[in-house]
Amino acid sequence: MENSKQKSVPVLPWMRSPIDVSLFEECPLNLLPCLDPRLEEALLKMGVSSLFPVQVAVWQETIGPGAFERDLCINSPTGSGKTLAYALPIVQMLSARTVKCLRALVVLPTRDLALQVKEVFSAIAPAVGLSVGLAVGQTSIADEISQLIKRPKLEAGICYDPEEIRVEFQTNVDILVATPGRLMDHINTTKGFTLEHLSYLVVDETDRLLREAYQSWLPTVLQLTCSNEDGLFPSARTVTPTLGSLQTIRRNGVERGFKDKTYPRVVKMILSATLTQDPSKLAQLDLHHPLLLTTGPRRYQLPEKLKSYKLICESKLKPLYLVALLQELKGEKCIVFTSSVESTHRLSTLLNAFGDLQLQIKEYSGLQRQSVRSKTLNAFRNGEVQVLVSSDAMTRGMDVEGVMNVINYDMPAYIKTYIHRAGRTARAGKTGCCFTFLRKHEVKRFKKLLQKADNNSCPLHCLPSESIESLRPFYSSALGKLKECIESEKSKHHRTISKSSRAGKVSGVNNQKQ
Ligand SMILES: Nc1ncnc2c1ncn2[C@@H]1O[C@H](COP(=O)(O)OP(=O)(O)OP(=O)(O)O)[C@@H](O)[C@H]1O
Repeated sequence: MENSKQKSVPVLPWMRSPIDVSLFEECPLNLLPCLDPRLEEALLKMGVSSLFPVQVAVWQETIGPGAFERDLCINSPTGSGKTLAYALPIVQMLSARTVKCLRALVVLPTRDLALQVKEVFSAIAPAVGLSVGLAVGQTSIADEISQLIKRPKLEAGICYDPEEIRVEFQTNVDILVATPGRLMDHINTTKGFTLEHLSYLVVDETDRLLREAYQSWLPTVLQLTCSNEDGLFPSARTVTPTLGSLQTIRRNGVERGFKDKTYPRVVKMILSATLTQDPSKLAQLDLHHPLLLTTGPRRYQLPEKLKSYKLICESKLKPLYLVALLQELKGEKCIVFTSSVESTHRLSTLLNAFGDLQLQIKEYSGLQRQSVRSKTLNAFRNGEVQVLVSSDAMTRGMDVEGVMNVINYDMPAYIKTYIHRAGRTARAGKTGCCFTFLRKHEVKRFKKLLQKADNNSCPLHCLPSESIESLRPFYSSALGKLKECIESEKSKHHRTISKSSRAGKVSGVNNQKQ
């Protein structure tokens, strides 16, 4: 039944006639029409010599005649190169700009993802004189402001009459990559930060971003980029320019197809490997004449070279099987996904208590501080850590080179979760494996889940019983160590809580005395 539901036709008419990205071929850079030679050079430096199919399809819709006439909705598998698919045309289009101001905004759900996307823009934008900013709360807001906003230099020694000079704050970046929270901080409090001149809005990992309101960031952005004319007569406008004499006047369209739409409009690009088809969610984006680009006839698609396997074992034996599997994988980069931050912590503690596995195993979850997470991620990227035990914080978008295997220690409840987890491997046309641990009663449900992504092949992966048996003695001692460790963490936690509540009482008493 779920399968037939899957094949059902999307409610929105424009979603029923998409451009099929699978019909496009990779295109060498020298054959790509209109590509700025400076960008070609920058791409070659990045190791990109041809564009992937989704990038060619988007290029075709965005460069040349009819460029960006429609908003683009891109549903393309994990690792297929969606970031460059939007970054390249935006940078090429902005390369002709003469005045620096914020023209492209890219919103992502997490700081790590935003950093990753900023890297892609930073690799190509400077080649055509564009600068890229980041607003994610990685540094203090003051530092971020100094990077994003340029204050005019006043000459030393000259006495300026404060009544006379109008301090013009200017945006110092052409492209901004942001998380919604920090974006809202700048919108609400940063002097000179304006979306007035915005031409491109990218909402990456759209379905994830639409799930959470984050201080109404989306309505706010749309509001700030809609018509700013007071009425039918533009001369009646009283908008104060924030960029010297440069003004962007947005009017309400009156022509057919543009009625009540702002012109010049902000072009929107929304992307995901699991793009929502829910009309009410998509309506929030106020898309203009949207065009869907999708890969193949299926709504969900796994990477072409991904191999899926299942391992069946009882719950209590899972750690043993996992260790045996990790040993079999001989230090290849792996991400082990669990269903919660608590089990991520427990599992990584248990694995580290297993004696010398000749593997560096680290935890990566939303329970940790950002600085700890970033350090772990760097160590994983550069190969110092081979196994990352992760909660779903890692599932979306993260691109770590050389991840050969993904292990679902807990079966994902939804196909979207499977897609995003499995998609950390087999990226950019490379091979990769996804192993899923199942209990017997989960096998049928898992099969149905995979069918939603048109995957009917998930063979059983068997581990030699000798390797399981040889690990048993280490397992019981590791369980003992885990118990000790969890208890010591609990008592440490209690001590911290009672210390801070005592401190609270003392300061309360002091306050009363005062
Ligand atoms: N044209 C290209 N040639 C070579 N490598 C590329 C090209 N385009 C992208 N890549 C590489 O492919 C990998 C995946 O790209 P990207 O992260 O953009 O995928 P994605 O489709 O956004 O995946 P996800 O849905 O998981 O976010 C990256 O390592 C990127 O550097």
